[in-house]
Amino acid sequence: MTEEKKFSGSNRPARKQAVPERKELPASQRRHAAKLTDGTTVTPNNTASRPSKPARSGQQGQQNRASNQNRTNGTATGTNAGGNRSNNGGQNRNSRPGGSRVRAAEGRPAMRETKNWSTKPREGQVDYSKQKDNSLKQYVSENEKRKQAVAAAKEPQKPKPVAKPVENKKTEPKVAKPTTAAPAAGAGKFGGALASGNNSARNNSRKRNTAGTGQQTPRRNDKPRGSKKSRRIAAKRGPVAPVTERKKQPLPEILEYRIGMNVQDLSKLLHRDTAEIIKKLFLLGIMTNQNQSLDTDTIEILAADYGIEAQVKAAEDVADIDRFFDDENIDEGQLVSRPPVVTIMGHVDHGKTTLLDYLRNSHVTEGEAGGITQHIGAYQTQLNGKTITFLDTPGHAAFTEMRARGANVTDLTILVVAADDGVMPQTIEAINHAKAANTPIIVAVNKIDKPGAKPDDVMNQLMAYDLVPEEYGGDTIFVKISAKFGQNVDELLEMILLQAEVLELKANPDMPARGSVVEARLDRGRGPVATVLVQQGTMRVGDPIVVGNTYGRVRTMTNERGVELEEASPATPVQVTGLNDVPQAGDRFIVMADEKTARAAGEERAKRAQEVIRNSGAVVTLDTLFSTMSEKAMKTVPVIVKADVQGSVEALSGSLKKIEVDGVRVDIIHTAAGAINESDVTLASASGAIIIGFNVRPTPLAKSQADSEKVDIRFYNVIYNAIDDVEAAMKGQLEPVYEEKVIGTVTVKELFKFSKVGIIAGAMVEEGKITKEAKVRIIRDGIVAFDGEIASLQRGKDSVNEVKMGFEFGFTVAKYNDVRVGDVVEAYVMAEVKAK
Ligand SMILES: Nc1nc2c(ncn2[C@@H]2O[C@H](COP(=O)(O)OP(=O)(O)OP(=O)(O)O)[C@@H](O)[C@H]2O)c(=O)[nH]1
Repeated sequence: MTEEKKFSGSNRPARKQAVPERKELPASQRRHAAKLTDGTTVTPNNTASRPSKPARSGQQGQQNRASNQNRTNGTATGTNAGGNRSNNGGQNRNSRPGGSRVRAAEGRPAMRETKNWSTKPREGQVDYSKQKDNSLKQYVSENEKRKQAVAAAKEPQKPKPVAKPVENKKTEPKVAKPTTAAPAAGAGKFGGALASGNNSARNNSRKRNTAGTGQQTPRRNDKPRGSKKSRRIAAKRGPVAPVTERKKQPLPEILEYRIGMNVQDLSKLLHRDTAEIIKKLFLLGIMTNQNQSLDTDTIEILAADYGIEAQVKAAEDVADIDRFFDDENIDEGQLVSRPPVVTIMGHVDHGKTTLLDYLRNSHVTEGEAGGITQHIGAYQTQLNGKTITFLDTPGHAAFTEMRARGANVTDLTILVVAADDGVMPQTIEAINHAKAANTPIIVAVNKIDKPGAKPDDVMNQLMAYDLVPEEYGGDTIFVKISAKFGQNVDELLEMILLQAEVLELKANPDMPARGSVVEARLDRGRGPVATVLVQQGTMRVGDPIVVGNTYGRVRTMTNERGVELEEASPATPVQVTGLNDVPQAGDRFIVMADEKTARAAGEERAKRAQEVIRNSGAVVTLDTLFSTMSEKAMKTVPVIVKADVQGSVEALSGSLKKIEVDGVRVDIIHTAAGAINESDVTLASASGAIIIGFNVRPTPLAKSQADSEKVDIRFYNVIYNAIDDVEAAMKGQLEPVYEEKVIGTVTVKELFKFSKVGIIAGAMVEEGKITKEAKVRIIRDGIVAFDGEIASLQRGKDSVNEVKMGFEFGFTVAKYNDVRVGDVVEAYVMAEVKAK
């Protein structure tokens, strides 16, 4: 009877099964061999490498059968020699009196006999019980061969063929199989780690006995180190390349650093290892790591130690694109003449659109005459080979709106006045807007073809507004035209070109383009579309640009006739696509070196624009007039006067003009009788003016515009009160009131507990700054958890008065000990403002 037993854990009989390698036969086999020499015949048909049931001779079978019968009969046969398969010298280990035998008789399976495996021949072993008496000799030689086979199998490159055992032919493949006889190092669940020498004896024996031979492979001390796998990898890798020594570069003459740099940053500037710098600082008594921001003193001490000079490098504000518009950025040697940019303004129905249409359709660029004109907000006309750029945004409101955003793109203003209607309120507004923008005016007296036209009256009226015709001794150009019929329009264009020559309009086409947005919209198919006017440089398709608070890459450029352009030179208006968002009219644009910088600048500008909206209040008001005057060194205070009647307008304007405080005077930029309208608010917003309304109120639209643009409108019904307030504001004598001003935002990163001082919050200034005098509002999950004062502010161990953006610091809050990690702390001060 055979039974397969499953073993696990401690009952695994692996060690018992493994027959240790010996120089001589085990005692039992020696005894068995001795017995065989006494004449026991062995049937040489031991065919299976590990027979499930060894074949027995007839005598043995009989003996076993007799033995079994004895057991079932419950007879204890103490001397049952030969009845036992093991033939262990006549002694039956299982033949104990009573006990097990009795239980077997009661129906329990006779396991003990078949479980007598300890001396059963194993797979690959020779069953000596079936061999002749020369088996001992054979055993020894066979064992020798087996060893050789195992040794040969261990040779990884060339497994040598193993000599076959003399008799046991069917056992030889198992013995000689290199894969089973010698398990490859590195194989198995633990990647060969168990065979590395640190594992237990049990694991070793199991590892080395997987061929089922019952024979352990010999331990060899000359075995190569490491697993087979690791040796193979090492062999593949080849010799390790020698480490190239770092070239030692000379120190810079001047260390140009930025505040807040760390050791790593400095190591790049100094061409020295971070370890060297850290060590140097350590020897100077400054403990730091490579990522810690260093203060100015530390950097300067370090530079001095290296024997070089240290200079703070001004941080470049990538978002500040306005600086590129400064004249100093333009190379004067590269300047060439450029076309003038003209805006047409005037009173309603005086003929602005008619003039623009006439110009657009009559004086177009050669070769484009057949094209379909599109409204893109600007276009160019030609006269005698010279180009004039017209901004197709009639109306002073649009003009001033652009100016309010910083785009002073207009070189010349054409003031259209209908000869049959004369000077009207919006004519005056237009004059004031043009004057505020400091652009020269050419007057086009229109509709001279009309029967009731009185162009000379118009000239006389305009003299009251400082527009004196040349024939009257002034310097203002007047052209009498008929826009409807094109009469004298060429003369008007000639005058424009003449005036442009006087103005010496020049630009550098050999630089990255910059300019302003004329108009912009969102097109369903093409995304954001903007008409931009190139003011300097040349813009090309593919250029990365920052436009207002957005950015992008110029995908296409078209002119007003839909012609695709590859490049646009100064004073050329083009419609561009490829922006990420819709900019606003008047926004400035600039071509950047790469898209990454453009993106960074655009995103930063958008962020700042949000902040400006949040903290808006930068517009001049009577409250902030005094501080604005001192900040900006203002020489004039711009004011717009609106009153119920013209007499009040003049009385109030006259009185305000007389106020003078420390060399600063009131500048009345616009006056009119009537309600305060949107145009007034737009002009005030663009010019930073205050509107004074005497017995008037704003229109609802003007009021909401004033609210959104934070334009200060003051209402009076007593002239003297208005004069007193303006004077007091200019002197800074308005009663002070206090308003909260957020100066910085901080995030709590860590808490440090100290027995003496309690909890110190470790934090980082995310925006602005925090000062010791500031008040703090602790915001947790959007809710104000505490509002109080700073008790201590420190950087490292030093107490400080102020910590700026990007720096870490510690702080405690007076009368509050529950600051938590993740809390947002708003630092604010109560700033003084003047009373209204
Ligand atoms: N007879 C004559 N009529 C003209 C002339 N110019 C314009 N008009 C007419 O005046 C009217 C108003 O002209 P627009 O060009 O619309 O005037 P506008 O200044 O653009 O008016 P708004 O867009 O409302 O501000 C139209 O009917 C024109 O045909 C001209 O030179 N002669």
